[in-house]
Amino acid sequence: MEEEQRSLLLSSASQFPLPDGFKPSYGTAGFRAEASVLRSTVYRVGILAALRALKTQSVIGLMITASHNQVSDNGVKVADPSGGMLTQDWEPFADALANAPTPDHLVRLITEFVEAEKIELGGEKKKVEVLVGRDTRPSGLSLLEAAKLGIGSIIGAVAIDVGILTTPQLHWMVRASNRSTQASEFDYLEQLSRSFRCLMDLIPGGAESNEGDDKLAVDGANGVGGEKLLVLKEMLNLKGLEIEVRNSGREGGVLNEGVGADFVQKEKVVPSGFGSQDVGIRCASLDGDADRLVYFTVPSKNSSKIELVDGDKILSLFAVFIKEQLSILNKVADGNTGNDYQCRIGVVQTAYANGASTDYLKQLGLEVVLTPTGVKYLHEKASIYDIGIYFEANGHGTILFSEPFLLWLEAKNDELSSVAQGPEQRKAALRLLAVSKLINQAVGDALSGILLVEAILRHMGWSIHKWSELYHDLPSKQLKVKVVDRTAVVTANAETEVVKPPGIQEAIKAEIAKYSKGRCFIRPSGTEDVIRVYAEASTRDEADSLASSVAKLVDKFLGLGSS
Ligand SMILES: CC(=O)N[C@H]1[C@@H](OP(=O)(O)O)O[C@H](CO)[C@@H](O)[C@@H]1O
Ligand SMILES: [Mg+2]
Repeated sequence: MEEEQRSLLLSSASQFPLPDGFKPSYGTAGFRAEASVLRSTVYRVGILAALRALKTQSVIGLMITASHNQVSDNGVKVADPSGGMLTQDWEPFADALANAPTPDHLVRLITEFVEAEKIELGGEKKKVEVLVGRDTRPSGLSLLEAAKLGIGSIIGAVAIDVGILTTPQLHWMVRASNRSTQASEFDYLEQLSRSFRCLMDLIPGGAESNEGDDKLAVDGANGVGGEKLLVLKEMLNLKGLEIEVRNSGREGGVLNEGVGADFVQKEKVVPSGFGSQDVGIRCASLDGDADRLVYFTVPSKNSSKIELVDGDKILSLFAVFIKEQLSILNKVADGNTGNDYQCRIGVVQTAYANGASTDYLKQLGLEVVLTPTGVKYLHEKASIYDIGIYFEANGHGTILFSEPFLLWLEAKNDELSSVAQGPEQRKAALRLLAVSKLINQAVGDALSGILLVEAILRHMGWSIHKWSELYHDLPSKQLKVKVVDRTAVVTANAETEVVKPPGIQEAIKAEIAKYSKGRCFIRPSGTEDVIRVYAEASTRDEADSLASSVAKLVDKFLGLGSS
């Protein structure tokens, strides 16, 4: 390493000492912790992002957010050139950097890594860029400065502050930048509104809604998503769809406190700002950085309970629509060649997917695979298909289209435009092309998700109730247990079984056997210091009781009392 580079790193690193006793780890979705201890981590992730940009000679993203966590937390994650999550190969380096005890250690680590990865430092090449985005957390500004210093301490890299954005907007911008397409926030909003309008224009019989079904009330979690949705709504300027944004953060509510997709999905009660006035209305909830989306309805004036329409159901709605379009496209009409591309569709879920959804998707004839929790795993799996649809039950997901399939679809669309016989097929091709532009193929995105759900419901002529009736969720329950060391739990088979500590899996199995349709698993959270317990059974009481007996087992084997 050149002396100039070395001294730049040493002097900037000395401003960001690692707090005593803090052991950051790049978990399910980057580093997360109480914001006050994160400056050194964010500075070091800045360095990592700059090295990644140099290595790939591409634009990289750095997002400062703690998503659905409380407002006093914050976090940081990196978007790779494709717009997806940081390659998993680099996660151990991220951990090592974040935990380096002194500036000297840090510089030594960087020197070794740069050599091993053959990264050219300080070359004469064009400068590489790291786009830095942040959510609305007050701590974001000071962490932004730390990120900029980290990026700026690698010669040849520059930080571009892209301001307050949703996480998916930043990922989208990184992806677009590297594909040399228009990549500003305005371009993102334009692309979403254009492709949404295109889908609405292709609705058989027009985009008329059922009487009284044109209103959607959205809970913005008092975060960045509500504000952006308000902008998007202005651009859409649609008749027949009235989007009302609540908890946009303008009303003074606290981020993620009693609001947001995580709260709604886990607690299954109305978020604040919603209640008896919403009976019968279609409602949706975003999380704090707007990469998750769930829908819900308020069934009764007298209770705060909601009817949840979760990520599994959003996935099912998307799958039904896409299947329908593909089958229209595959119909061989007189005068044209019919299908000449075997499109492989795959559906990707995690163990948290409701068992009823998995059964439903399989009944549709779809290939369903499970991966461990975390978008990085689902996304990777979905990308092997021509159309890969993935969702976590909590509402994070998207649809990926392969390049060869999109090229075929474009060609098919051109071919069909020149023959008189294929108007329905052409419309199906146009719809699929519009979906591929509306949906954020970099990462799950609540804003584009809302628009796609709304367009499909309108296309099908379905109310939210009709959609919700696709299948009935099995009652489920999630609990968290604090333990001495969550890393003591090691799982296998997409987290459905525990292999360590010994004995606990057998004990869990014995509990499951006591319930009809019982299913239960535990795993260490990658974002919180807890073990999560998930249980499913044929009645609510049974699901609750299975979850609580397994939580007791966790406590017995690993809990604070067992140390
Ligand atoms: C059960 C659950 O909802 N887990 C969430 C949560 O991860 P954990 O590793 O379970 O803490 O946060 C992740 C990031 O947002 C999300 O991908 C994941 O689905
Ligand atoms: Mg999120």
